[in-house]
Amino acid sequence: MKAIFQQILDVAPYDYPVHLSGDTGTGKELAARAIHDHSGRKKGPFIPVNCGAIPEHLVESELFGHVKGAFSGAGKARKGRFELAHGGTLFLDEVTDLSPFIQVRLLRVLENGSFEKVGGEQTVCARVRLISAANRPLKTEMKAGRFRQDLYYRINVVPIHMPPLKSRNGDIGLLARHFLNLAASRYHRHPVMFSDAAMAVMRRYDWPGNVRELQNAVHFSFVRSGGSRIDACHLPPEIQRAAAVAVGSGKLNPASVAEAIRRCGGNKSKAARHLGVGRATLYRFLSSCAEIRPTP
Ligand SMILES: Nc1ncnc2c1ncn2[C@@H]1O[C@H](COP(=O)(O)OP(=O)(O)OP(=O)(O)O)[C@@H](O)[C@H]1O
Repeated sequence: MKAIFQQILDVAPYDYPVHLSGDTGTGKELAARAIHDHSGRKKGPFIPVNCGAIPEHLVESELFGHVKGAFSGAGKARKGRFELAHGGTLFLDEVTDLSPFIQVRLLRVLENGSFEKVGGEQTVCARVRLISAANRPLKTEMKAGRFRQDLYYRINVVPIHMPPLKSRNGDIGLLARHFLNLAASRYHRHPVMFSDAAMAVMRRYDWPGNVRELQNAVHFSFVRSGGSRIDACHLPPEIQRAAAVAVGSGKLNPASVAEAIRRCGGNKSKAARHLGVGRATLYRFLSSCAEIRPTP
């Protein structure tokens, strides 16, 4: 996370277009907002647009606005997102979902800084910093002919890749604790902790939904634990199941593990040695058998 944040700080003061790539939930929108907040435009608007969520026939007027009577239903003139972002930052999320027609219009705006509203003849100027993002790799889309090459080079001036959460294992604990602290302070609870077993399970899990999924899992566990210490059994069942499948060594059973931990005075590293397994294996086992509560 620190490496990404440094890239954000480096690029923020310049007006160059930034393209954020990365899977869903990796924090692309958060990064776009951080770039805006650290830029000279921070007092201006930050306008996010999810290009994939707007019905195709409305994208043009959504981005560029329309004049009164431009099409049926256009009862009054409306500003588009480009105009609304004047003096600030326009964040085009899922930019690869834009149709070829809109790609051409976008290219023209980026070249001239001006455009016409749908149905209008007057040229509108908008001084906007563009940040775009996409889950699908832009280059692949360009090579497949779905994304214009000239537009690719226009928007991909400074690329920043947001890696999947599972590839930055150290961030899992930091983020989980961060979300838990936020939840505890929001609901006026004492600071809450994760047990070692819960943490071990979270570190083993793949997080296909990335940071968003982790955030949801923390909220779920916070609710299930009643705001007290979060153990593996409080984590969402699919995460516990994934960890249990991963253990699968067959060497351990709850009774022998509880006994070993008791004999080792609660020291799990010693208990793991005692059982002849690695510490990580023991933690994985504990996470899948959260009911083990060895008596001292
Ligand atoms: N480093 C981080 N610190 C705190 N919260 C984070 C971090 N990264 C992501 N999040 C949180 O995770 C959630 C998902 O982030 P975001 O919406 O920015 O992802 P995204 O990559 O834009 O997702 P999508 O591609 O699905 O739109 C948000 O609630 C965001 O606040």
